[in-house]
Amino acid sequence: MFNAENVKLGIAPIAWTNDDMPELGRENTFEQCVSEAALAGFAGTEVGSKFPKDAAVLKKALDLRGLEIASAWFSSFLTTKPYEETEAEFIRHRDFLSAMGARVVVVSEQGHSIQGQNIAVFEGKYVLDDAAWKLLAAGLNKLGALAREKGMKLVFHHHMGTVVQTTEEIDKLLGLTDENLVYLLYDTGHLVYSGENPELILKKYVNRIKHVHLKDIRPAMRDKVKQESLSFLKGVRLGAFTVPGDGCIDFVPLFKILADHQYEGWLLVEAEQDPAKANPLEYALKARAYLKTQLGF
Ligand SMILES: O=C1C[C@@H](O)[C@H](O)[C@@H](O)C1=O
Ligand SMILES: [Co+2]
Repeated sequence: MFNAENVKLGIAPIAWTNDDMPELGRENTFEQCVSEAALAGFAGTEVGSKFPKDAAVLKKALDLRGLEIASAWFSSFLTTKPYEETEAEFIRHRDFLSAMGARVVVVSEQGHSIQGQNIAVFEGKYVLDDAAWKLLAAGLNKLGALAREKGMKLVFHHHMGTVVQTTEEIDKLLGLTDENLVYLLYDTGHLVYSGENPELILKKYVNRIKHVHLKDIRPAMRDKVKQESLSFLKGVRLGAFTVPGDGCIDFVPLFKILADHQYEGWLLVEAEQDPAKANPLEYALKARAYLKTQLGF
């Protein structure tokens, strides 16, 4: 199985407060989030909107709890805004993550994204034309080179409701970008939600996958979103996502493929759902117990 020396287990702050929908978990503090992540037995997390913006202050709070920063989400607008705007923001974001010791930068193209809008997430998704694909790929290669300057890797997040959601779009993106500059974040929940085959994508791109979000799906809720043409955020409120082991995804073959290819890096639990319905500590403990049974650590 995995070499526990090179694989770290983390949990994202989105279970405590949802940055896409801040009313979900508004009452939960940064201190509660990181204390409970540590209490549940995780080694790290990703930066959330409630985290201190000062690297030294954040590092002190994390050191108290034995936590590291794995990465943080960055929204690029390479298909809708001038490259220079995204680049300036990316450099600031990269430098903060570098100061926090992160090795990967999570990037999602938010140009034309409907993930945060009250639009049917399946029917309303935007599809890029060839010119926009070239713009996206060229921009990501440049950002990937900026990440490499700091010894970091850009990991692209395929995501429901964005221009890179489906297998075809993941194939196109990875085919158009430099494999030594643009890597893949593998998010199990988004693939299954979209109706993709997670095992097929993992087998195809395992050597380009440098960061993993472990997210499970409640199929009845996912199907309700599709049948009733609901938005992504409505799906979150309904509980389409849950922690690994609590939904329909079979993680056993996925962990085997990652381990067989000597995956090194973070396996980060990330399951946005309503904290009022799914207590963050309870679900963090549930996820950690599941990973312990599956991974042995
Ligand atoms: O990695 C992620 C970050 C969240 O903001 C996003 O909405 C979620 O679905 C996700 O996978
Ligand atoms: Co994710």
